[in-house]
Amino acid sequence: MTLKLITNDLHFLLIPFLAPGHTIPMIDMAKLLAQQHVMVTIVTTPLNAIRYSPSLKKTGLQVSFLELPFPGTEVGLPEGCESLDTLPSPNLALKFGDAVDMLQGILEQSFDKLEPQPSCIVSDKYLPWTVDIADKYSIPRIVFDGMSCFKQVCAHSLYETKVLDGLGESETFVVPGLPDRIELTRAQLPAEFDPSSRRSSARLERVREIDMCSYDMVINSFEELEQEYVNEYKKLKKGKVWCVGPLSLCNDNEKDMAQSRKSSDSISEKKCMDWLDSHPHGSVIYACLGSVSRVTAMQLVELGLGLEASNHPFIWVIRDSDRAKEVEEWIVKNGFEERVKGKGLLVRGWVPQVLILSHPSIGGFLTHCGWNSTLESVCAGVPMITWPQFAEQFLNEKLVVQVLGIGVGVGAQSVVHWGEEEKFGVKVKSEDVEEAILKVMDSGIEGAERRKKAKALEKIANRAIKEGGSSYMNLKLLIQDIREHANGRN
Ligand SMILES: O=c1ccn([C@@H]2O[C@H](COP(=O)(O)OP(=O)(O)O[C@H]3O[C@H](CO)[C@@H](O)[C@H](O)[C@H]3O)[C@@H](O)[C@H]2O)c(=O)[nH]1
Repeated sequence: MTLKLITNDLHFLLIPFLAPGHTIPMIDMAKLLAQQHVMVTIVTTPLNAIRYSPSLKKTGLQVSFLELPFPGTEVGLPEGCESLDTLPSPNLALKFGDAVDMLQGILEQSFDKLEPQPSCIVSDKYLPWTVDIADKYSIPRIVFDGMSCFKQVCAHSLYETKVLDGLGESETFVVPGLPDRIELTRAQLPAEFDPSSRRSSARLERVREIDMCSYDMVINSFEELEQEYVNEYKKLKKGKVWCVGPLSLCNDNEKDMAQSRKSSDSISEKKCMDWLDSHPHGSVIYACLGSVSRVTAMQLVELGLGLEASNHPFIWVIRDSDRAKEVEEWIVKNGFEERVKGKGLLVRGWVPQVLILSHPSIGGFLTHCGWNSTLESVCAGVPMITWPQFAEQFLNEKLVVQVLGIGVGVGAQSVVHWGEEEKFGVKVKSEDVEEAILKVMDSGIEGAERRKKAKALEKIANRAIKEGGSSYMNLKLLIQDIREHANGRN
């Protein structure tokens, strides 16, 4: 079959930010678009193409990578750092951002060679320079925002009402104009949500301005999860908001689930699965704080001790970072791994998270509330123990614990800022972790109610992405919209 026949000449150029939490959902979106007979090219770098290509290889879908050389060493990054999670230190994040911005010129040089010319760009919102490319080629730029509509509406309110002006760091305030009473402190919000913050940068300002006037907005969420916030956000954006998630559900068999999140340092799936098979249904806590950890070694120790004290079996994923060495020393010195043998499985590196969450032995997910992890837990019907760290994660915690009623917080109080983590010391104690786990795993009425809600949402999420579901229809409408645009009808 020729490309022309199967694609009707629609060609989507997807440009993810170079971090797993941003690239993984875009790869999943590429698969869904290709299933709708759209040709898709994903712009990335050579090492990222190697990392994510196993997830696409066996699908037989029309998705390819446009590999751009990454100018990391030109800005002083070590060789081989092409993804945010591979930086040896978070202090290199700004340099990493500079290198990512330099991709603009490199992409412009390759753009004319793309065949057929892209019908639109789907760009991660943290790549504001893709606007210039879209303008140059007169094609729509769709923003891919990997976060929820709840977050969008909260952020809009914080900006428009200026409620944070003059507030102290730990003073509690209510986010104005929301359907729910959401209480936060300024300390729980990163600069992105705080227009009067000293940390707010010109770059973030530009991202925000561009978002509000972008052509369309694609959201990795489903309408039924946060209907009131979806409606509100559509009003703010004048209707061009497409909830097409949960994108992770495009991987509908075990192999796909594992492949879609594979990395070169993946530990054996079999090891995790065998271990889970040996535990009763709903008994295990899975603890993983995302792909770009900023947790201090001291806090990781409290996490480990809390897991142990809960007396529930657990899988604890320890990310490879500059903290990992200190944590390893503590583990060895205290004989922790030996002590929890049989009860706790410690894994270093990258695990097949979606596959683990879908295992029936998992009873709770201790998460940092990254939006992908949050949605993946919803899709698996697993209640959460929430320990937000940075970005919009405190907002996600509010949605999970308060609005959806499917989680219990460990009581984290403030955002951890890049490069300042060590100042904070221990804020969440092992007793806090233990208490939250016990509440989630509780066999009483409250625990049962949380589990029931989580299971109900799992069903709705799975329906949304299937043929005829809300997200399935939204993806079709988005494609239709771009088709009409390409035909000069809007
Ligand atoms: O061992 C691991 C660790 C992570 N993952 C996957 O990696 C992704 C992690 O994404 P997320 O949970 O969103 O966390 P972050 O990587 O921290 O995500 C960043 O990007 C998200 C989307 O914009 C934001 O919601 C977060 O706040 C921000 O930190 C998920 O798909 C996980 O399944 C694995 O498969 N194996």
